[in-house]
Amino acid sequence: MNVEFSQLPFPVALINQAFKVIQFNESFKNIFPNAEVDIDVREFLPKYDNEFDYQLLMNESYAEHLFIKNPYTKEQYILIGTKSDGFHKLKKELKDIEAYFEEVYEGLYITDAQGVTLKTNKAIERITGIPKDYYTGKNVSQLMERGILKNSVTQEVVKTGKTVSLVQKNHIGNITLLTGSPIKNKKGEIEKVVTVIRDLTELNRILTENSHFYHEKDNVQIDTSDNGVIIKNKQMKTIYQQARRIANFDATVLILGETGVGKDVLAKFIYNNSNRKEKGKLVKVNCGAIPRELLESELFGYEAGAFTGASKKGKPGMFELADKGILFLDEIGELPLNLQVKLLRVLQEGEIQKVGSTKVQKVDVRIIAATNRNLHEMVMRGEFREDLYYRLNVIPLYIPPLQERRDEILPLIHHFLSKFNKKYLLNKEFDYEMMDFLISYHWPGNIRELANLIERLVVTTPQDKISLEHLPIEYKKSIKENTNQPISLKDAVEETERKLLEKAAKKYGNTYEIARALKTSQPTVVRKLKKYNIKPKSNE
Ligand SMILES: Nc1ncnc2c1ncn2[C@@H]1O[C@H](COP(=O)(O)OP(=O)(O)OP(=O)(O)O)[C@@H](O)[C@H]1O
Repeated sequence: MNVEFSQLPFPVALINQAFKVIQFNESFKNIFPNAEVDIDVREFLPKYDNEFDYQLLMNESYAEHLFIKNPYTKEQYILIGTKSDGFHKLKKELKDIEAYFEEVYEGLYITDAQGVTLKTNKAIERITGIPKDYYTGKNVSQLMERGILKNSVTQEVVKTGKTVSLVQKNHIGNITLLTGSPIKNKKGEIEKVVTVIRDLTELNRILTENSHFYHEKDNVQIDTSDNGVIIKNKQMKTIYQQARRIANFDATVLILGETGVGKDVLAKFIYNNSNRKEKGKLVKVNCGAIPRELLESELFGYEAGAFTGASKKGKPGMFELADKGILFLDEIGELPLNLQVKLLRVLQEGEIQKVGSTKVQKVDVRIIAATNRNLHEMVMRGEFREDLYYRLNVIPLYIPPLQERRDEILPLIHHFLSKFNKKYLLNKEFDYEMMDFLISYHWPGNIRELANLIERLVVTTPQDKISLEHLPIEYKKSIKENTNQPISLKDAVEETERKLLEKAAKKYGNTYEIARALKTSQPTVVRKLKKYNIKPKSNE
């Protein structure tokens, strides 16, 4: 050993390219008493990696010595050891993170931007049945060639630069949900892709079994006993918490949201959680479904002999029926202007006047109104009274479309499948491609559409396993769109028709208005709505 080397107050060793120790000093020997010339340095430093010229090496027990490797001569490297206090802490943190990574229940899978697997955890073995080491160093395209993966989330993430989800059946038949996310550097380039793999069948079970605790933990007492309301999404929980808080104030609630998002369900929840439940009924009126001429007498009732054909005894209106309870005015945007004035009066004075009567009558009714239309814009266009709008909009609750709470899709699929299986005494299942479709579809008709499709599939599929081939034509089109396959003229026409009807059904409350807007006859509208399974409010 050179003089300079032996005198250095920290551990130093010289090695050659074959990892053999050439020289070392006292200090090195103190740390590694077994050190000998010609010994393979990897016996002491198992983390040794010859790929880089400059690197940190740790000794076997992750002890406090870090070794830095530098080129010394052309064929030799020098290893310089350093003691680090901070390293102890770092080492522990690293170990904690590693342990977490290893033990977490979901499968974790990290690749570089080229798709080469860098790291996986223990759960991968449970989910895929393949030892985790098998994956390391392999490219996802290799795994696809070998049939271990069907589609690659990683490749899709690299291609799109976005988080991507995918359901697939893996080679041992487990149905898994894969969610891949890009990890980008400061320049915005993808450096790694992290994929979380969940076993869907298992997840379904956990979600259903735990749904009760889920609510309790968050302090939302959601009465799911009678109608099986599924609330999993964070935003939805906040809405329901808010609804629960205001359930006993008599202020008017305005529930906003697209068709089929669960406005009725929320109105029922408010009623069920209010004291009014003990004293009065929840009465629902769909303002868009009742012909305009009849709406006034439906709402306010009529006196005996008020008009030709009226019952001799007269008839109580919905306000009277809801006395001491709650009147739920659905599709409030469809309320004609003359009735808007009357409603305003009830809200202000708490009084109603029956059709054909001169007397006013006190009622104690709380109003919950709902609409899928933009009332504010209607006010601007003069179609809705501004004073009534402000009177209704005391507590607005907005329910986001299913598209914006995709985490509820899976529990809802599970919920409806078991609900309709029970209802029809069947035992249907979805195969994984069907599951993939249901999870990734955009659901313009929201929860109602999801429920309707599942019911239809359960009832009409002869086999126990429901697969993509059983999908109604209008849905098949959406799959074709995704795979860029050509479609027939007939399919294209039907698709356009369906889209137009869907739009119109959202905008107009009844089939007469839809027919007028689409310049066709009302029977045609009824027939087509049936064909595409689009339900106008009046059919519910
Ligand atoms: N959170 C939920 N869990 C389970 N089922 C739900 C949930 N929300 C809605 N549904 C179901 O979805 C369907 C549509 O819901 P709902 O009638 O409340 O929607 P809506 O917004 O009132 O629709 P519209 O605007 O057409 O009146 C119903 O069958 C309802 O039971």
